Amino acid sequence: MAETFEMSGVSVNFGGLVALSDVSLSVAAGQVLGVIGPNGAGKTTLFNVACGFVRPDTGTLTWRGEELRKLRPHQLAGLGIARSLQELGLFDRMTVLDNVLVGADRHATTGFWPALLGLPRRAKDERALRDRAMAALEEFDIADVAARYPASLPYPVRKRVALARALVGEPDLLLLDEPASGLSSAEMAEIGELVRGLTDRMSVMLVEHHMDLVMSVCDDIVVLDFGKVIARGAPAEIQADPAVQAAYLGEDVVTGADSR
Ligand SMILES: Nc1ncnc2c1ncn2[C@@H]1O[C@H](COP(=O)(O)OP(=O)(O)OP(=O)(O)O)[C@@H](O)[C@H]1O
Repeated sequence: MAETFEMSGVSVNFGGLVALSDVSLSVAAGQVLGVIGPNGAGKTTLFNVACGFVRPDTGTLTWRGEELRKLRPHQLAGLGIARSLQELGLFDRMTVLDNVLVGADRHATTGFWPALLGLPRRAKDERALRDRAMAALEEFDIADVAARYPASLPYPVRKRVALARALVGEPDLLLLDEPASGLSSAEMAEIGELVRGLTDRMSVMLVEHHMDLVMSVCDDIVVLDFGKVIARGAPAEIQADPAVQAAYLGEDVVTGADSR
């Protein structure tokens, strides 16, 4: 597993506003890279660039040594990249299991659209996919809600469903946008453990507000401020970095205890 995801010299302008300026970072195999920064620093824009939602004005994205030109969100799964968004994007009229099955389709011979339209797949495919989807639900301790509909479940459980859906396609890179938002400290710690447990199988890029989570889960952290990288390093280095402390001056640093 030697894959690396890299952004190099990425800049994004919205009209006259510079949202990202010459940002470079890389996620090594089996690593959790955190991206933090005060409000408006450019975290969401960076995540959107990594997902292909926003096309950078300059700079390149590279995955497994190949440049991703004109990346589009629907290409991610085929590349072995999964994403989990802050808005969970679960289908309310599908059961939890079916929601997760949608994510499993990277490995199906039939494909995403036929599955979504309810067209038949080969029985063997269907069984293997269901097994994998159930295994993902079990890994996240939510197998008991497989037959329920997302809208009937508490938010933290729906978050787990969204994560299970992202993971069931067995990605090599997982892009996570604010996985801790809306969670209590205890739930956040659990998500942190789940994310840590993924590193034997994949790399993770975590864009997150909550310092506690980032500090406890990430191997390496990139700090953005006004669209620029102002620091990068291990959690202890970042915590001790005067430039980071200055960037957060006057900000309410979000910790687990503050959430909810
Ligand atoms: N679609 C857009 N059009 C215009 N400006 C935008 C757009 N998206 C983001 N911005 C601006 O770009 C800058 C970076 O925003 P971004 O949402 O990426 O920061 P962030 O670090 O995610 O902030 P927060 O922590 O508050 O969510 C901000 O000044 C924001 O107002």
